[in-house]
Amino acid sequence: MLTHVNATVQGISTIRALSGEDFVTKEFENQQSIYNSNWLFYGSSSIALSFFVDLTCFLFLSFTTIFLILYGKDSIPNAGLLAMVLTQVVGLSALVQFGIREIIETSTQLIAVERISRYDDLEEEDKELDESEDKEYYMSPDWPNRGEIKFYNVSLRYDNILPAVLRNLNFNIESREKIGIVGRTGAGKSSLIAAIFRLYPVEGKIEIDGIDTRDIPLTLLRSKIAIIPQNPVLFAGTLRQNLDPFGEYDDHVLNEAIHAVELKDSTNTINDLDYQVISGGTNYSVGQRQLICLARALVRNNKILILDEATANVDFQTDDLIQNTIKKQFSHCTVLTVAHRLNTVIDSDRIMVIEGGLLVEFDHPYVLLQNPDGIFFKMIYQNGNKDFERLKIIAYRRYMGLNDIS
Ligand SMILES: Nc1ncnc2c1ncn2[C@@H]1O[C@H](COP(=O)(O)OP(=O)(O)OP(=O)(O)O)[C@@H](O)[C@H]1O
Repeated sequence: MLTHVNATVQGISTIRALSGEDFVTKEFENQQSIYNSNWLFYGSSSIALSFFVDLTCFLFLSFTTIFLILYGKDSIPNAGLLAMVLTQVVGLSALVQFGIREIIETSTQLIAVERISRYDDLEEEDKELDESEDKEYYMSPDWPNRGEIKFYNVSLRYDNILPAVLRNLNFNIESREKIGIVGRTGAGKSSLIAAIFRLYPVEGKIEIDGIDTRDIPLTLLRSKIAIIPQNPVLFAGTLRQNLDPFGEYDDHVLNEAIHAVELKDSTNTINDLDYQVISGGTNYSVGQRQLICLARALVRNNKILILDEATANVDFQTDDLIQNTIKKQFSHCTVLTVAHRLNTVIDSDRIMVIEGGLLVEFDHPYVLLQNPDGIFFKMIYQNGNKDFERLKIIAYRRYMGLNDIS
């Protein structure tokens, strides 16, 4: 119920815009009913427990009193001592109740400890996936400085009982190439990204700048590749902490990165390094959060940048801004862009079409558009003839090495 109230407050403008007040109120009543029934049950149980304890204590007190009246004369020598015994027994009721309540409270709180210990028992990812242990790896400290990616017979399955979602992928991505990755929903585009980051065990070999990613510790591998996801998450703290969580860079480096990605608004406050970011980054728009991720990648000087449907949630203007920033600031990097909007990737150096976990097409977009039976051709053509002609011209100009047209 509390989550519902929170979500309602955050989304109040959407609810009003869609006249969803009745629906939300009804949902609130349902949640409140569940919430209250739990509290009622909790209250009733407490009262029942108190009654039961009181009853037990009353029976014990009655029994003790009767016993002392009948047999206490011989064992207890004076009336003062007798009175003290009775007073202690009367006080016992409150003490027993307090004791039982404390036991219940402790066992409730222990649930939190149990949760922590459950996390503690989880198998560490490093042990399961980090095959680099005990392996020697020889690489320069600035690895990867070229950003070449090679896949050799790469397959990926999420579970041993499930079929592979990537099947025998073989391809080379050259240094500084801009690759667009397209395919239908569920084709395996995000799985390909997961394979590069080694989020799951991968069969086959993935090399980055000639080094097998299995030979590199996971944390090192992941720190060398920048990714901009669809919904970037920022942490509560200052903008500085979000750009440089480990305090490794000078302010001028951070400011340069912010300037390069053109993070600004009309008030010019959101690009201040001391600007306070709310948990999740909700005081930035999605596009601005993505620009912050780009700035982070610039600060770290990553040679490989991956955009996983990064611009799917932003308007065309922000999409353009992000694409232009990437073109300007990441021209020396290898950029892989997973996109549903085909005009986002039409001016890539090559387009990779994934279908059912297989690499079915991989060439310059203009070349792919020459094949009317090709999947890429059909994907673009189904958006309409006008769009097709426009995208074909952009692909052609890129193919001929001419400047971009807007
Ligand atoms: N964590 C997971 N566990 C099991 N199967 C998964 C998991 N993630 C994805 N899959 C399966 O892998 C296949 C490929 O999914 P993937 O997310 O790579 O597709 P995609 O091309 O990125 O799709 P979309 O365009 O919708 O994001 C799908 O059939 C999906 O059901």
